[in-house]
Amino acid sequence: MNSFVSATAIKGHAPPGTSESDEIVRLVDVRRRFGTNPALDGISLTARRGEIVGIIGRSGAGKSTLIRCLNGLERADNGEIYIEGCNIASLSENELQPLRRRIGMIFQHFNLLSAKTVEDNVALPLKIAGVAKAGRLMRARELLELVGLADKAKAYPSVLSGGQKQRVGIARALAARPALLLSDEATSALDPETTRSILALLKEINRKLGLTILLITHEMEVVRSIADRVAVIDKGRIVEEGPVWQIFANPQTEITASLFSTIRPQLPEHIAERLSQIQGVEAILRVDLAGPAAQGALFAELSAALPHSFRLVHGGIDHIHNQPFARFFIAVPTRDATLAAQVTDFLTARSARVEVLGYDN
Ligand SMILES: Nc1ncnc2c1ncn2[C@@H]1O[C@H](COP(=O)(O)OP(=O)(O)OP(=O)(O)O)[C@@H](O)[C@H]1O
Repeated sequence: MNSFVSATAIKGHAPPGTSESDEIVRLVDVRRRFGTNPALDGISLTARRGEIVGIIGRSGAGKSTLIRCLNGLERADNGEIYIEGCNIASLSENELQPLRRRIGMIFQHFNLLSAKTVEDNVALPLKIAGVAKAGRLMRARELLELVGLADKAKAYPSVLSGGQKQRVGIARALAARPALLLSDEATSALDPETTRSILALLKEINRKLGLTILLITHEMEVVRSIADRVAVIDKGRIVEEGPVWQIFANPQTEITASLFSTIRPQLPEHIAERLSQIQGVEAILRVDLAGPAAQGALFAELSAALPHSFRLVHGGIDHIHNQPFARFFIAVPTRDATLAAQVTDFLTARSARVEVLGYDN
């Protein structure tokens, strides 16, 4: 029995009706106020074993406050925070210490100790936990192998690239075999290619170790690449939550649609600038499709049903969790006043979402 489970047994705080083995994180109505500002305004959320959950929101939405409440650095004013079935909100600072080892953290700026070698950085959580030197160095080597940095064990952080530093950060976060990995904007300081390699590593670790990961980010690309589920946070509340592809296919709030817009094709600027709301030669339509319709022969069928009714302007097909999504911009001639309505009817009857953005001359 590890120290965390024994603390759970002492406290007996497992929430009713939940399976400790399955639910790694459970937040119930978590609130935190700074003066009159409700930074967290009733957050309820769960993450199951082996899940990657993205928590996304704009600056000031409450993400950092949530992370600090999760790792016990900040006290919630109200609510329950269960980690592996134990309500950490009710624990004293002393009781929290062993539980913090159940949570590994990675940070935007890596937070490595520059005076220590890579292997000593990785082994540090084990040193703090009182693990003997031989054991902690063996574990550090094992983890450096896992993150692809076995040859850098004796190097100092200053000679590493940003991506390599984050790999060391990941190895260190895993040292004490946590049940949960909290990623706080871990790729925000990295270039796109390095970001992809770090996300791939997190996914690999998630698969290999069955590790639960909470990804706090303002970047939709991060959520899109590796999260199973996403919770969109705004003004301290979760405004939408569900499987990433479902939220992507049908965003219910303006904030979600706006966050997702960063990973969807947009009308090229030089065309967008020309658009007018006054009738022109062509109407420009945005067509969104999800699921099988996104891969079907929709435009071929449209062409057959209504010849010369449109031309493709921009767009493409993308996939999230094997679910196809398509967004196209099409231009429909306005010489026949009813054509745009016919094209719209044809597409909406086949589950597309269509919006007339304006007119182009
Ligand atoms: N220690 C504090 N004292 C007073 N107000 C705070 C404190 N920490 C956070 N806040 C406020 O709480 C709200 C949520 O802040 P938080 O840092 O959690 O947001 P965030 O989503 O992490 O933003 P960012 O992405 O910019 O880091 C903001 O209005 C912020 O000003």
